[in-house]
Amino acid sequence: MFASLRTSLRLLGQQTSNCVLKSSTEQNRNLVLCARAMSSTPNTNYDFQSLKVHSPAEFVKHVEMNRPNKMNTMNPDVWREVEECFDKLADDEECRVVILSGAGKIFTAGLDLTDTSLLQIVTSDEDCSRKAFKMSKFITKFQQSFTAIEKCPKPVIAAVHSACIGGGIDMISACDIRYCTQDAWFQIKEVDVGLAADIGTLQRFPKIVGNDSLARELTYTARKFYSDEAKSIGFVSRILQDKEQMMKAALDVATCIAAKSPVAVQGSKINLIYSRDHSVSEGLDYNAKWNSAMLQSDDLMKAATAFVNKSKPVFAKL
Ligand SMILES: CC/C=C\C=C\CC(=O)SCCNC(=O)CCNC(=O)[C@H](O)C(C)(C)COP(=O)(O)OP(=O)(O)OC[C@H]1O[C@@H](n2cnc3c(N)ncnc32)[C@H](O)[C@@H]1OP(=O)(O)O
Repeated sequence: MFASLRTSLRLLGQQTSNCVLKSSTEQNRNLVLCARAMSSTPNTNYDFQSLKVHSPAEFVKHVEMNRPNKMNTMNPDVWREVEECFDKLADDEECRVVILSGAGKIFTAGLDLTDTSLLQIVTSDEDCSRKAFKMSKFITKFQQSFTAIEKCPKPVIAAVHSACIGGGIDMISACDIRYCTQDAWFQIKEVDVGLAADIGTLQRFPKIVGNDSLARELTYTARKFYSDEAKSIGFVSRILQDKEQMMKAALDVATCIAAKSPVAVQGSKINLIYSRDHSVSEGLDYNAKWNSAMLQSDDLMKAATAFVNKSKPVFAKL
């Protein structure tokens, strides 16, 4: 099998020197360079009030919710910064994978119940339809925050310790991979504060756990569920003994992903999300169109050559 792969690569190499492939890959590279030059330089200043962004390894970014004295609760400033941060990460060629965690005692207590911005709209003197318009805009803005996590083509690994409540479930449901500590617990708490969850839990959580009955039970009762149950229903994929071990495990998997072809990894995320939201035949069609361009990437040749040569491929920034 390896011999035939070597032969194929040699043939491809010959074609390359005959300028058949070379011209198309060069054209693609030029198009990418041209598009980059035309777009504004990505803003990679990660200076936020409620988030800390670290760079623990090459191509790995770590976003840490950083309101430990407020239990990493979420207010309009947090939502705005999360959206801005993930939009920047999406454009940052130094980032291929993201770890998301919370500083302090717990991952997050969800909505900041002391924040009055919602209340101000509800209690204003305007008529109900005007209030509803404002409220709809307000909620949509919050939704965009976690949708930015999903839209970021770089895989996002949520690392959850202790409590993950309400908006925390919305947030990590938009992530790609979820790890937690043995002491972690989760709660779709919204019904207990008199609202139907509206920032993505009802849309994403049931699809992750693939158990409609349980998703409804957890939503209607606001019952806490603990790490073992979260793993048994597929909400998290690994349980680590403590936060230190979890962060190490998250960094290990992040480093592994960061060494792969960014074209392949990011294309996989985009196609997985598309396929989640479409029929199998629509997903296959989208995948074929996607790869008809992306299979022309240099990364394919580099990965195959490295496999044959038993070497480690190094991929260009994306
Ligand atoms: C448009 C709508 C968009 C989004 C909607 C999202 C919906 C949700 O997120 S619903 C969930 C809301 N969150 C909660 O209901 C959590 C409530 N808190 C708790 O259950 C507990 O406090 C705890 C997080 C489990 C921690 O318990 P414990 O360790 O025993 O500490 P406490 O003494 O209870 O709390 C310490 C301190 O933190 C304050 N606090 C806790 N949670 C919140 C919160 N969500 N918002 C604001 N403040 C919170 C608590 O009041 C204490 O403050 P002190 O000043 O020290 O009294």
